[in-house]
Amino acid sequence: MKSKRWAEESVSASESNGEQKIKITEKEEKIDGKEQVTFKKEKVKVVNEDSVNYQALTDEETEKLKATEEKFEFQTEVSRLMKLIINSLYKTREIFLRELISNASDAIDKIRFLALTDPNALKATPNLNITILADKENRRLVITDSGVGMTKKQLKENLGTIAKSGTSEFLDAIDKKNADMNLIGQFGVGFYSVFLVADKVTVTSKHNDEDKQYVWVSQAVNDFSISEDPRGNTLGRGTQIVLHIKEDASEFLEEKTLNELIKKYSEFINFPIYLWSTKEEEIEIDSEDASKSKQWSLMNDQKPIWVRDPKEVTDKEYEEFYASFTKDAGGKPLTWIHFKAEGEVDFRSIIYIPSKAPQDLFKKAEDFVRNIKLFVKRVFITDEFVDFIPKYLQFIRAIVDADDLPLNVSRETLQQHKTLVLIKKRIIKKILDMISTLTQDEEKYTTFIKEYGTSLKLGAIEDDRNRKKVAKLLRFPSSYKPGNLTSLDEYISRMKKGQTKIYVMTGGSIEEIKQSPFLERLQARGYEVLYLAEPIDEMLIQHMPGYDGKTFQNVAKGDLKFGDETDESKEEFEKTKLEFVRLQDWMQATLIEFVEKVEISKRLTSSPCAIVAQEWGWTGNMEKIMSSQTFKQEDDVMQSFFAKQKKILEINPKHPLILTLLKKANDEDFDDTAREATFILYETALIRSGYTLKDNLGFATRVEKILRSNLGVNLDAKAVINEAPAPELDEEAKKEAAEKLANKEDTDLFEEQDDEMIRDEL
Ligand SMILES: Nc1ncnc2c1ncn2[C@@H]1O[C@H](COP(=O)(O)OP(=O)(O)OP(=O)(O)O)[C@@H](O)[C@H]1O
Repeated sequence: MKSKRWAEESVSASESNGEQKIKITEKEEKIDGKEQVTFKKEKVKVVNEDSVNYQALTDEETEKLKATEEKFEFQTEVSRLMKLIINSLYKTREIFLRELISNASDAIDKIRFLALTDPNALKATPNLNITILADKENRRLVITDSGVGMTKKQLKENLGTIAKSGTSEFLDAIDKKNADMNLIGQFGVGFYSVFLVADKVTVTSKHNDEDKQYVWVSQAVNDFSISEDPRGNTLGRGTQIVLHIKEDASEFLEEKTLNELIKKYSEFINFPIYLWSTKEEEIEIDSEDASKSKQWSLMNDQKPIWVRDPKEVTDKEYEEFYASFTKDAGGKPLTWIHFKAEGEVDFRSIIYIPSKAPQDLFKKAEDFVRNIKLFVKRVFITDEFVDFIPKYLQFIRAIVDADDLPLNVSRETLQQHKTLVLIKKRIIKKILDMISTLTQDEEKYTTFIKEYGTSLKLGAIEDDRNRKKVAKLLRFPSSYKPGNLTSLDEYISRMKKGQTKIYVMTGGSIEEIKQSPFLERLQARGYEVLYLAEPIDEMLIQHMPGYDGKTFQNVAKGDLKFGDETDESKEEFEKTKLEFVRLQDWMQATLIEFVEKVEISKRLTSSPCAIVAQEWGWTGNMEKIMSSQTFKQEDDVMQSFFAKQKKILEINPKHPLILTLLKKANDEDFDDTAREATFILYETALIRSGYTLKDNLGFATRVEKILRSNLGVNLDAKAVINEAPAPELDEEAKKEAAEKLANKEDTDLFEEQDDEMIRDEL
């Protein structure tokens, strides 16, 4: 036999939530033939029912509403959005509830923040909560909050226009992607999702700054109206949203559906949410007299997740909290850290790294990113920080709940506060530690680098204080194991005897780098080279000259030394140099306009020559980056200075082409063919070394000349031109065209005269 007993226990209520009770249901039942006792714990609290009017407007009230009614048109984007929403076949329409609960919670956050400095702010309605009631009879779903409310002006602006940047992009995106409404909350247009389930929406709101309560009504798409509330001030303070549920959305009036949805969406809301639901009575379950009376049932446990002991929070809870707080419904965090900082400064925090970097990571329109939510003793303060976290770490999402921040200062001055500065330092340290821990998980770290590798490089450039730490976290593709990434520590551990430099090669892509002539000798000798194929890499090696005492050597630049040169090899090199003096002089004289000097190469094995930038000059890759749109500045003096710097032409003393030229030079036989060959060698070296050709036409002419001589075609032979002339117009058409032209001249004349007249008038 099943029995049911009650035990009731009072609990101390959190500040303004009012009194709560915990209801424990003890159930004895037979499971698999064994007697077992199970407990069900539920919190119940009857909200201040009198303060809120949940009734539908009477006909008389509706009439009165019309008397003060003002009509407004929606902003074009809003109408466009509504059309999309109304016609959407979106399956998960339930998200409207998530958006409304989130808006209500934001509104309560706002009034609670105001109440920190204004003791009267909460007076009109002290209980801070959200209530949800389904009125099946009238097909109404009523959502009420005792938040900050909206003035008449705010009703008009907040629920009639979309101020946020990116709205048009969002509209385009959902238009194309078959309406992924899940994104709606991220774009700051969540409210309008009510039209997924409702054909008419009424928003009643009362703000402390105004005596009157206003009613906003819309049947969607083009316009809305605002009237004074004929019922007077029924809310005290806050907002009541009434959804007139569409015929095909009746499930949102069902208690069971609502119960499930609210539980799902209110788990991480820090205010009590109540659902008007059927009351369980203290009677036998199977009893005939099951009462149908209703009560407000509390749907959520409002203890914030960050206040809980990390040991008791499951991964699933962390992931769900992430989704709710980032409004990234499908998104998952790559990793997170939950900690309590004590000592100099006390705070709790959860920091997440999203598994995907936001698309607009480095180009936010606003000058702040809402990636950190600051609470002080559970009270939400702000998420509008300017430069709180350095730019390179802005991809994180975090909650920070501090114990001791002054609350009577403005949000702007708060940011400079000593405690917040200390918090900031701790957070940066934690993030870097967190990334460092992530390096141990190869798969996750590869994802991390793919998403945030560029951010880390930016960090190594900008964060002087943490450069060493950040540099440790960097990963690069390298010649050691193609397809794999390597850290600088790993590179150093593989360095050859006598090697003092970290060899790197920059370029537009890994493929381009791999084929570069600069790598030939290094690779032939087994030296490892890091492939730097990102535009930011050039800046990185300029700002971070080395790591762990080893400097970077861009193999496309300056003098290349291996560190294993013996006296003999040096002597031999000097000897080679002497042998090539004549050719060097010849080539230099030929290319005087283009190259600084011609030198014997230490880096080439199979290519005849390469163009090398001077130590402080620009590589071909850098030139491309600087002339690309992102960096282009028309009158940048430095830029044109570097761009005009002459380069060094290195020649390979072992290459047959060079040896042939050498012979010609030594024989004083440096004729036209040798001169042409020198030009072409220089130009092909430019291309192979990643620079752009300046004289395309000259290059093409020279190549054609070689083709002619290879194929035995006379240099002066011309293509036979045998084209039939285009047919002339016949006489009549000619006349017509001439007339048309004359008329056109006339009208042009008139237009000129008109212009003159307008000028005179002005
Ligand atoms: N319950 C409410 N109480 C007070 N103001 C509200 C309420 N609901 C909406 N608003 C106001 O209307 C604005 C527009 O709401 P909407 O949901 O469309 O966007 P949002 O809340 O700014 O962004 P998001 O959807 O990302 O939360 C809000 O910013 C807020 O100012």
